[in-house]
Amino acid sequence: MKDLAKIPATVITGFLGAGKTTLIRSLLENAGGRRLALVINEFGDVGVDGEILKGCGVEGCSDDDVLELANGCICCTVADDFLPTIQKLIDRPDPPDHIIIETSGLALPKPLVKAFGWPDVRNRVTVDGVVAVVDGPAVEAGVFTSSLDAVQAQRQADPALDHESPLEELFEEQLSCADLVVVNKRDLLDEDGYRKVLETTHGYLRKGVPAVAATQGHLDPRVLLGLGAGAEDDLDSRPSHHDGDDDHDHDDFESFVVELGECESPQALLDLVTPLSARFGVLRVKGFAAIAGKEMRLVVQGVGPRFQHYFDRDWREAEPRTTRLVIIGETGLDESAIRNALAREQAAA
Ligand SMILES: Nc1nc2c(ncn2[C@@H]2O[C@H](COP(=O)(O)OP(=O)(O)OP(=O)(O)O)[C@@H](O)[C@H]2O)c(=O)[nH]1
Repeated sequence: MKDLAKIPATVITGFLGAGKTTLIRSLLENAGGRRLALVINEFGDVGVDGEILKGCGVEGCSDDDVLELANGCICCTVADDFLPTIQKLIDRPDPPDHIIIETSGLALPKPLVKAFGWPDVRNRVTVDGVVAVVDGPAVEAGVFTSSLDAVQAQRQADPALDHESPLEELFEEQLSCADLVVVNKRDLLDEDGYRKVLETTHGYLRKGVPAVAATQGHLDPRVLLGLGAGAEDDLDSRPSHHDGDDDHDHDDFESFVVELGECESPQALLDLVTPLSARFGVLRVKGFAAIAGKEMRLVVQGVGPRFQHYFDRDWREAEPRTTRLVIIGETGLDESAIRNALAREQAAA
């Protein structure tokens, strides 16, 4: 039951690059006067998501309403970072109407939901819902599941079987905690692909959890907010492979930052970074680039082999005009080979 005395909080989960920040941005644009506070946590040392949301320019959303939690996974720093941040928000003289929490793509949502049961917070905030954003084309391509059919069969046979990959485990953790699933990037799926994604996704959901499709995370806020789940009181129905562990780590993934100085053109930069997923298994690339002769900063976003870029704002005086990209992949990513390849090819261009 929804408790009207408490501030609702929505946890947005979903794997790296699924479209969480994009969805939140769309939500801000359609907030309809609701005062939203955002708590953002991302993996990797370049704070891209917070910058994008701070620069949203949406009326009623000031930079003070966007709180970034330092690098480190939100689900592992609950007591040190997350709870004090929530506490500060609710102690404000003008507390927000709704708190939106974007977890890093590698975070487990359940420990976070559990944190809302802590004494100082539980009387004042409730988890209105856990929204899992799914990268439709990545699911269709089998990124999280070795074979869609095989996984269904395997899960029916024994749901407790170990996962074939850390990606699948995260996918399962995030979906099985969800109150709503958003199958994002619908524009990149045909009917058949969308149906496949729904089938795969449903295999991981709790009973009755709905899935909706979105492009650029665009949904009516009434679909996303006001779910009234009270998830902190309903933990038992949300299975996790880490139930019982107080500790879990992110040894399965790693990230590093590359600096490339100024690049000749957006295309020259894309030529450098687009092959990284096929050559080195890079999962996610994001950051800001300086382009020769351009006053504006280029935002660069890569999910697997798919890249997008746009100029967002002028470089500020104090900012070094340089290109800084965070590179994320599974553990074992060959950092020095990637650095060498980038340096060699940039020099040759
Ligand atoms: N074609 C297409 N691209 C999308 C859509 N939604 C998001 N993207 C793109 O996907 C990339 C990743 O989007 P983000 O919103 O940054 O994803 P995220 O889940 O916040 O990423 P992390 O914080 O790194 O986990 C960006 O280049 C987006 O522009 C969509 O519906 N369709």
